[in-house]
Amino acid sequence: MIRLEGLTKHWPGAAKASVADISLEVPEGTSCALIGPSGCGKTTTLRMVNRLVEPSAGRVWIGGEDALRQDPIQLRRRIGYVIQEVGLFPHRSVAENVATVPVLLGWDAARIKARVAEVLELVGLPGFADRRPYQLSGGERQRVGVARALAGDPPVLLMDEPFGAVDPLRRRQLQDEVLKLLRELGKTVLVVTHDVSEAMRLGDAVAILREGALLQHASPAELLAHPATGFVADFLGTDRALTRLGLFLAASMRGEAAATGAALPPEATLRDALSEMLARGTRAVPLAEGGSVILEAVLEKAAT
Ligand SMILES: Nc1ncnc2c1ncn2[C@@H]1O[C@H](COP(=O)(O)OP(=O)(O)OP(=O)(O)O)[C@@H](O)[C@H]1O
Repeated sequence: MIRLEGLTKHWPGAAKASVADISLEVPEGTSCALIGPSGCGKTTTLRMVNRLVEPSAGRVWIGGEDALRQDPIQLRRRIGYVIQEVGLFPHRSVAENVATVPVLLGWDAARIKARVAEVLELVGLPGFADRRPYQLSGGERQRVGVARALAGDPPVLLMDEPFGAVDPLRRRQLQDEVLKLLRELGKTVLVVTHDVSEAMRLGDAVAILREGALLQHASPAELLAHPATGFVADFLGTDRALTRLGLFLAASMRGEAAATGAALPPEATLRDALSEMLARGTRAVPLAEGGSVILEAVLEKAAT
């Protein structure tokens, strides 16, 4: 669990606070995405959680402990941190990079070796231990960043634009894989992104910031259906109804109407179903596991 209470950062000399009185809770084993326009205070908020930035006021609780009363170095060893540029040590192997926190925690060599192999396997990079960062693609580097953050088995992960450097084609797959992994491991995650659809995919809850203030904190479906202010509605985009359809599996509206053509895969969303109907010029598409989805069902879900 991560809880922020009245968290505030007023940089010296600045006319106003960059983060102003933010309170929110990320329950154990869930994720929250922070979004908002450039400069609204997302990264500053995130970095106050692991105390790379010292708050001017307010409290941070991690699993019931007051983070501001702990030694910052010790604190950071128990919080995984993934950033866009990854920040891998260029002269060290993948294994040495991943082992950073376990080494700091004083684990013995055999335990470190086993743990490195385990987390590289988890992120889909078995056999990469001896490579150097320059021998990896952007997506692979990002996976190593996630492996490194997970190596010490921290209960909490902070991620700042974790997929920013990955090309759009590979991005969704990587998001889905990492999210699935973090859910399975029961991690509590606070993730910063400026991409609305990424926030909706990664966050069990989404918090929208503007000029340091928290405007709305709600589930993706609630936020897209009921934006609290005109600013939030604009920020989410005029296609927010479409974005919202992307949150529901096509199979959730399964019916028995006749439909022909290629079947949608099990992971297809209602947005994908609508897209296929438009592309095929049909009012129904078949589902891989039987049955079909019709246009009326998609519209019905959009109206809820
Ligand atoms: N070290 C610093 N010293 C002074 N001001 C800072 C410092 N770091 C950030 N700021 C200011 O705090 C405000 C919030 O910055 P922050 O990086 O948290 O925004 P952000 O929402 O993450 O932006 P972006 O999406 O562009 O990364 C900005 O006005 C920024 O100029």
